Amino acid sequence: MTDSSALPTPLNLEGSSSRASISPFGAQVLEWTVDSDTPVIWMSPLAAHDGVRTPRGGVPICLPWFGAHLSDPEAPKHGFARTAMWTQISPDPADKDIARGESDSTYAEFALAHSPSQNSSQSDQPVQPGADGYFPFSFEANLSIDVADSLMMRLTVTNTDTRPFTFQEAFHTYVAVGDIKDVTIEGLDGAFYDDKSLARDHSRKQIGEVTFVRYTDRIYHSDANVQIRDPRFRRIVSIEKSGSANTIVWNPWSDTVGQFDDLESRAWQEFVCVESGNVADEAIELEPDQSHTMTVSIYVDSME
Ligand SMILES: O=P(O)(O)OC[C@H]1O[C@H](O)[C@H](O)[C@@H](O)[C@@H]1O
Repeated sequence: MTDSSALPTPLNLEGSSSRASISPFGAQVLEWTVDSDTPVIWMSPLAAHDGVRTPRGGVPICLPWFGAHLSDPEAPKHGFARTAMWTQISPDPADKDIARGESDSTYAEFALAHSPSQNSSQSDQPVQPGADGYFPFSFEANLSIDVADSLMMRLTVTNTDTRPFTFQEAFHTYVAVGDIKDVTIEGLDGAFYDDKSLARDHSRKQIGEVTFVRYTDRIYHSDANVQIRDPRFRRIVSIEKSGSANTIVWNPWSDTVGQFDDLESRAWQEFVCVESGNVADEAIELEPDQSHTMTVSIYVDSME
């Protein structure tokens, strides 16, 4: 187990009307709070900050696959990027001052380079266990974050291998809500989705807004922006995105919350995961030297 005291301190960014905190471990946004002290991004009080597990909350990055690995049940769920140490590019860790972007925004950049071992990079070799073997292709990932009155996250993945590969990705965003039973999500009307809460995957069509009455785990095939309406907190959280063909919606509800030892028994009422990504059949194929960028901006407005 990694000694948590050896973990680099999270980077704090102060925008014009919001503040964020980002950890190099997984390049994970741990906090984003606008104006008031009610966080927009939720973090579990039981989250592990031990440099081993992904802290339960914030914005973990799922990469280079989402959910279970396609062929290896031993591989870590949601890929290895969320438990890898990323390199802080900007602001320069040697500089004491936080780098300031245009206007009042504050900017940070992290990078992750993945190179498989000699053996596993040979296409005629069997895939070996371990991160190299789970994904035997070289790639570079770059995350940039801009904090102003919105939280902007941009993830670029570049194929640095000599062969094409296919990958999946998601910003696994935990949105804090007043009470999940009152929350609705707009923007997905008419979209088809795979219902992962059922024993066998079922394809369904969303009619109207998304509401919550039970355990929910859905992959929407939709590149549309979404709005999370939260009457209890009297706010609308908008997620605007590009380069993302899916929105994943997850809430464990009381039925499954007990499966997570880093969630309090009532925690399911306080968050909804609204994740932007490219997963399942919408996985991205990259030729050598080719890049793909997914951008997500999150805004908060008061409800009338
Ligand atoms: O516990 P984790 O590995 O972080 O996954 C938490 C959740 O992530 C996504 O939303 C998936 O769609 C869910 O099936 C999964 O339960």
